[in-house]
Amino acid sequence: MISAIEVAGLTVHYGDVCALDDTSARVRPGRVTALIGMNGSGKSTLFRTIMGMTRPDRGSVLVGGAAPALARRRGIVGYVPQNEDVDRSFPVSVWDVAMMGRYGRLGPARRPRAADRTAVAGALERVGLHDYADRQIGQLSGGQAKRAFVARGVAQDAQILLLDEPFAGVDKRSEATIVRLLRELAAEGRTVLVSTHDLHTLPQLADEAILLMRRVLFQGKVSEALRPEVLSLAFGIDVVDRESAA
Ligand SMILES: Nc1ncnc2c1ncn2[C@@H]1O[C@H](COP(=O)(O)OP(=O)(O)OP(=O)(O)O)[C@@H](O)[C@H]1O
Repeated sequence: MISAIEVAGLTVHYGDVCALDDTSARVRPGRVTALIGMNGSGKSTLFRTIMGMTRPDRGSVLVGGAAPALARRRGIVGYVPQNEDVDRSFPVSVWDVAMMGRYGRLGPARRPRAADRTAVAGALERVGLHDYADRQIGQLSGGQAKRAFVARGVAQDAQILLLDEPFAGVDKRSEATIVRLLRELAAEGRTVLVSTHDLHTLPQLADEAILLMRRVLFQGKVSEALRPEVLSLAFGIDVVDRESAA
C-alpha cells in the first residue's frame, strides 16, 4: 500500500540535543493516526520535519509521494501547530483565521472568490464556530481559538492534515467536536496525523498509533498500543493508570 507519509531514518539535532534518532514510520492514507509520546519525545520536531520546516541531519521524508516543500506548494498537506504564531491580541476575526487556510489558493489579486468563502463557511460550520465568524480571535476561549485554527487547516482542503496537540487546553465539548471532525475527514479519504496526550480518547480518535521516544517504539493498531507493556515502553514506567501517564 502507498503511504500518505513516509519517513525513513530521520535524525534531527538541536545543538547537542538529539530530538529524533533514526526515526522511521509510515502513515496510511484515509485513517486517523495518533502520535503518542512523552514531553520532549520529538513529536513537534517530527511534524516540522514532515512539513519541511526543520531540516533533518539524515533521513528522508515523502508526503503524498512528494518532498515536503513540493507537498506544501501543491497544498497536499496542512498543519495545525501546537503553538500558533498568530498573536491573539492582533485584531483578526475567526473568519480571517480560517481564510488563511485559503491563501495558497488565492489568485494574484489575493481576493477570496466564492469557492474560498464557501470552504471557509463550511470549515467554521464543521468546528461549530459558524456563529463566531465575526468575533475577534482574542475574544475566544482557548478551546474556541484552537477550533478556529483547526478550521484554518480544514479550509485548506488538504489531503493530509497534521495536528500537533489540538486537544491541549480544550474542554470536553471542544475535544468531542474535534474528534468527530477528524473521524469525518478520514472517512472522506483524508489522512490525519494527530499528536495527543489524551490516551483516554485514543480508541474513539484513532485507528492506528505511533509511539515515539526520539525513535518509533511501536506502530500499529490503537488496541495494541494501549496494552500496558507497550505503553510502558513509551512512558518508561509501569502504566497502571493510563491517564496519569499522559
Ligand atoms: N528550537 C529548539 N532548540 C533546542 N532544542 C529544542 C528545540 N525544539 C525542541 N528542542 C528539544 O528537542 C526535543 C524534542 O522536542 P519536541 O518539541 O519535538 O518534543 P515534543 O514531543 O513535541 O514535546 P511536547 O510534548 O512537550 O510538545 C526536546 O528535548 C526539546 O527540548
